[in-house]
Amino acid sequence: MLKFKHSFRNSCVSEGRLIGWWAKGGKLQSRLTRTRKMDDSVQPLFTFGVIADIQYADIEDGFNFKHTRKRYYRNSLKLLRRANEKWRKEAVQPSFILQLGDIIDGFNKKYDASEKALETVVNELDKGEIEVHHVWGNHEFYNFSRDDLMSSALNSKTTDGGMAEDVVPTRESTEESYTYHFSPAPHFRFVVLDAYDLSLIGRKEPSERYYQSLEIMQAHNNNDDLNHPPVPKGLEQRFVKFNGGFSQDQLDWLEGVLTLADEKLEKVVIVSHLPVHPNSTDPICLAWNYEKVLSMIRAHKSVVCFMAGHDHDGGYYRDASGVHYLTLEGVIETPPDSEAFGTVYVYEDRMALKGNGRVADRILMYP
Ligand SMILES: Nc1ncnc2c1ncn2[C@@H]1O[C@H](COP(=O)(O)OP(=O)(O)O)[C@@H](O)[C@H]1O
Repeated sequence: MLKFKHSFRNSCVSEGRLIGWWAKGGKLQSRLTRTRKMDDSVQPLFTFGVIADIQYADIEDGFNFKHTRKRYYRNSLKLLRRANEKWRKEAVQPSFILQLGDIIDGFNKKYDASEKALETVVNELDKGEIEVHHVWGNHEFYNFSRDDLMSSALNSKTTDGGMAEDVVPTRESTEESYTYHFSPAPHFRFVVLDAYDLSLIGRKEPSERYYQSLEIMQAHNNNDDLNHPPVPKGLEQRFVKFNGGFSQDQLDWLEGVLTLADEKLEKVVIVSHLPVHPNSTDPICLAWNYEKVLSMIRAHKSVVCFMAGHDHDGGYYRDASGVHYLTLEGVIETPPDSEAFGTVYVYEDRMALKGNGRVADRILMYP
């Protein structure tokens, strides 16, 4: 992705604290999250692993589109293996792993190797014998159709998410989206979103959502190559074919889930391949209608964190209400002598992300 750095990226400063941060020359940053010492003396309620943008392919190393970042296609499998080994050796076994999308690279399609590559990474993950929750990214759609994905190992959808007794709005649409929620422990809920529900890669003609996506793109991007951003800078860059958005049906469903979570006094972590906060990512990686999700998060006190992938440089932002927006560094652009994964230790009052390699340690206090 482009390397235009937003001034807030990787900052732990909330909107209200910005001036103070500048005044203190950034010292607040280390005080608040990054280097705050992990307290190992208290047992976490549960833990989970996070990893993003593995983009495995059995091909030689290459580069991103702009030739600014190297991509280690084969080595990404080794980094996944090392992450898995580390998770397996944890004193507290992670309850699950969040795989934030783009598990194999689009190049596999070109070499007719999509199935084989998927089998390779899934077998690697299976060795850990830890439940994996998969998010779908653009590279999933370069390799597979939505129907294929639904019947693949990348469909980790669970049926009722522990809310079976409640009335969560059902979606009438014939165009199914890949969304679900689950509760790994009392008072905690994870929501998996489908950021390519509206998109030109996740939807195909003649579906209604494909035409809706085309309309959105035509309103914002006049380039012949729709992967080419409409503007060189700023938020409008996000209107590219390799991004997507959330359908109204999906947003209505999310509203229902968050309303119930609020009532049950749960803490909710939302995950999606595409980031939704402009200060947590290069704006070219944002979901098309990110504002809709942001305003919904602001309206529901249950949400504590939003996790995404897609921007391989990663990013972090804590908004004025204390919600954490974390974009995880991508494995594919991580040199062989480094790492890019994390383990999150969940406590009553916070989540502690223990990062490895390019992923920083962070204490994520609940709002
Ligand atoms: N500025 C650009 N202009 C045209 N095509 C681009 C541009 N940036 C990316 N692409 C294309 O869009 C697709 C996704 O971009 P890429 O950077 O590879 O995304 P990812 O980080 O998800 O791998 C690729 O096919 C890439 O060649």
